[in-house]
Amino acid sequence: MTDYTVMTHPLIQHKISKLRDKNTGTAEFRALVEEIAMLMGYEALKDLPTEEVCIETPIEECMTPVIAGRNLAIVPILRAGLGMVSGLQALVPTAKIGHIGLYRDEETHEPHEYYCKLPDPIDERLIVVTDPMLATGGSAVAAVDFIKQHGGKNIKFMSIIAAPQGIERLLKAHPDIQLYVGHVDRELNENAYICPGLGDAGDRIFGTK
Ligand SMILES: O=P(O)(O)OC[C@H]1O[C@H](OP(=O)(O)OP(=O)(O)O)[C@H](O)[C@@H]1O
Ligand SMILES: O=c1cc[nH]c(=O)[nH]1
Ligand SMILES: [Mg+2]
Repeated sequence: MTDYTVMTHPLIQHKISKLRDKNTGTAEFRALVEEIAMLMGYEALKDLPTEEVCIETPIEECMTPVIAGRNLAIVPILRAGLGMVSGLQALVPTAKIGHIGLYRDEETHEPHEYYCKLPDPIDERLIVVTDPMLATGGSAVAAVDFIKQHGGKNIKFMSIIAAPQGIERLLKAHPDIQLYVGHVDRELNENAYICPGLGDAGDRIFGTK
């Protein structure tokens, strides 16, 4: 399997443990997802391109690096991936945001697309796809397929909890992407939910169950 990065930082692991707790309510859950996305983003964006600009300090002029934020596209997989956007936007406020709407069929567990809008042009941008859960990997593969069909090339995928099957399926289909996960869990159950996981991320972020 191609390489991927597990975020072992204790701050991230601590927040993931709180996410798992079934007694964590919607407001806290949403705040934790945002904070984890920001912490993961700090690491995942460490190779963001910079450009030198001239700034006048109170002392003198100097050339100094700034991020070309408009070259970054954050692309959440709806719904749950939306919860990670604000954390990344706090890091790079000028990033463009795309959306890919997918839901998993409850019986087949296969993804169904219902919405897609990517920032144009997509081919020159660094693209960070967000989805807190990487389970069978079907949704992640479909999202990256779609982005590539539209010309996206430089793609990172950020997921808070991943199952081994999902990682394998995604990296087999798209060995060229960079994958960042907060934790690799044990397995999927018969309903393709991650164990121990955190339940349905979308429902917990938006309070729909
Ligand atoms: O790896 P997979 O097996 O494809 O499963 C992961 C997908 O399932 C969840 O979305 P869901 O279908 O529940 O939609 P939602 O975000 O609207 O709740 C999750 O947010 C991922 O997108
Ligand atoms: O465990 C899982 C699997 C897919 N989607 C979720 O929200 N949770
Ligand atoms: Mg869901």
